[in-house]
Amino acid sequence: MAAILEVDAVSKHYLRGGERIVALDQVSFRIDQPSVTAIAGPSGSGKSTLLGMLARFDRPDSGSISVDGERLDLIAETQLDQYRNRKLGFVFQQFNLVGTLTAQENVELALSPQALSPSERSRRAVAALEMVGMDHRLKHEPSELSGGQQQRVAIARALVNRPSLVIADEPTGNLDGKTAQQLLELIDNLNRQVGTTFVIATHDQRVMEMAHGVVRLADGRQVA
Ligand SMILES: Nc1ncnc2c1ncn2[C@@H]1O[C@H](COP(=O)(O)OP(=O)(O)OP(=O)(O)O)[C@@H](O)[C@H]1O
Repeated sequence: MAAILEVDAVSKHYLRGGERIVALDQVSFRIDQPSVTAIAGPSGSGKSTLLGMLARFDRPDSGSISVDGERLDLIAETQLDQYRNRKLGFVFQQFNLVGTLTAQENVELALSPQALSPSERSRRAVAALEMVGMDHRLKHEPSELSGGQQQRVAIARALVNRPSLVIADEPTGNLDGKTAQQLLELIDNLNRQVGTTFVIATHDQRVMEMAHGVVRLADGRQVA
């Protein structure tokens, strides 16, 4: 089976005030589709650096990353928005919804690069919100939703373009234990039923337990 994500000997360092910080050191792994993979490790271990590279917000110093067989370093700057829109969905710890838009409008925003009729746009957004059990709150703004509900809307937004890969950075970080558990059940269902592949950076033991694979980092290095 072809890997949806291949990370091969990726290294990255930062320079800060003359100090050389190794954020990632020869990290390699591959992920098949559909699966859930946790990127685990203490604060500062390199998780966000790795996710940033998957989104091509940043580039490795050495090594390579391929998504769906496509080498990220070979994607032209002018094609990056298209790459992110076509291949990736993003879920953040802080939800990152637009406060002045309704749940449905937030999801529709992710469809805006595509030339769709307003009715098709609406149909797809409502279908994505249905998948996460939020179709009863279409017209609510984020401030009118609970944290768990906001994260569900964020997941609908990440899924609406049917991406190859959903990248989540501490998605349970702002949720209480019970709500976090419900969110993980949702991720598990979406993985099984829709076939979505998730890569989740996390400190949360429950995420590591439900994941099919765990990539553990410490000081930028992979640990067993
Ligand atoms: N832009 C930057 N400039 C300099 N150093 C950086 C930069 N970004 C990250 N670092 C350093 O690289 C290392 C890895 O950071 P990273 O944010 O990837 O860790 P993390 O595992 O995501 O941490 P957390 O769980 O706290 O989010 C840390 O030592 C951090 O201080």
